[in-house]
Amino acid sequence: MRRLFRAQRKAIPRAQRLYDAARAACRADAFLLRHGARCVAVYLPHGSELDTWPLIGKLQGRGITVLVPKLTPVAGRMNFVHLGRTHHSVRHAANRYGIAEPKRQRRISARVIDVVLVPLLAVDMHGLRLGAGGGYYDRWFASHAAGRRPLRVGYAHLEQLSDQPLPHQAWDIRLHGLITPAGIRRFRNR
Ligand SMILES: Nc1nc2c(c(=O)[nH]1)N(C=O)[C@@H](CNc1ccc(C(=O)N[C@@H](CCC(=O)O)C(=O)O)cc1)CN2
Ligand SMILES: Nc1ncnc2c1ncn2[C@@H]1O[C@H](COP(=O)(O)OP(=O)(O)OP(=O)(O)O)[C@@H](O)[C@H]1O
Repeated sequence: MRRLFRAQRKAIPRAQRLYDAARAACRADAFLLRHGARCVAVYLPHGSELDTWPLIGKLQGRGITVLVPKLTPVAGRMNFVHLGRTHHSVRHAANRYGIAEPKRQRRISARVIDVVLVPLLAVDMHGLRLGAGGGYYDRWFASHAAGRRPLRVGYAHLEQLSDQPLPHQAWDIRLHGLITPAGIRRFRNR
């Protein structure tokens, strides 16, 4: 199942990826502005994920604090740390998956994070998500999420929205919404 969704995401042509990243950045920026978000966790793109750099530029330009995941030595665990004002001001190194992360940054308390933009392979209409498979986001939300804070919003190409319900596990944490280049979708509560 992961392989199928990964192949589907990988098949998106390069020109569309650039266009999608720019359009999704506008959607997300408008949403975050409306939401009054001051501190936002994003991811640094890996493989064929929707590129977050256009959005990061917009947010930093507005003075929003931008955080990114950093794996901890504990298996399956991550924290969020400051990305840095420009990507030159903070040293980065690739983690075990080849994803860039700031080298020496302190973890940020979950309480100050307004919105977490979540990477995903696929998501269904209930907000159930298929991720990279490490369980990092599920674990982080299980220990840090309380109600609607921080808000959990998927960030993905429209092609990643599955019209079939995805299989889900007891530990899966549902997303509150999804931002794609096509717009913003809010998932209903069960
Ligand atoms: N950009 C980005 N950053 C992220 C995530 C993500 O999904 N995207 N994560 C979200 O959790 C965390 C890292 N988790 C990851 C888990 C697995 C793989 C991955 O590529 N796995 C390989 C198989 C590795 C294995 O042998 O287990 C693969 O699926 O091909 C990547 C990231 C934190 N940072
Ligand atoms: N809250 C949790 N507590 C304990 N184990 C968990 C928890 N969440 C996930 N796991 C474990 O993590 C593994 C991967 O979970 P899953 O396949 O749902 O990851 P994912 O959501 O696709 O990945 P990611 O969040 O890294 O993108 C599972 O085998 C599961 O046992």
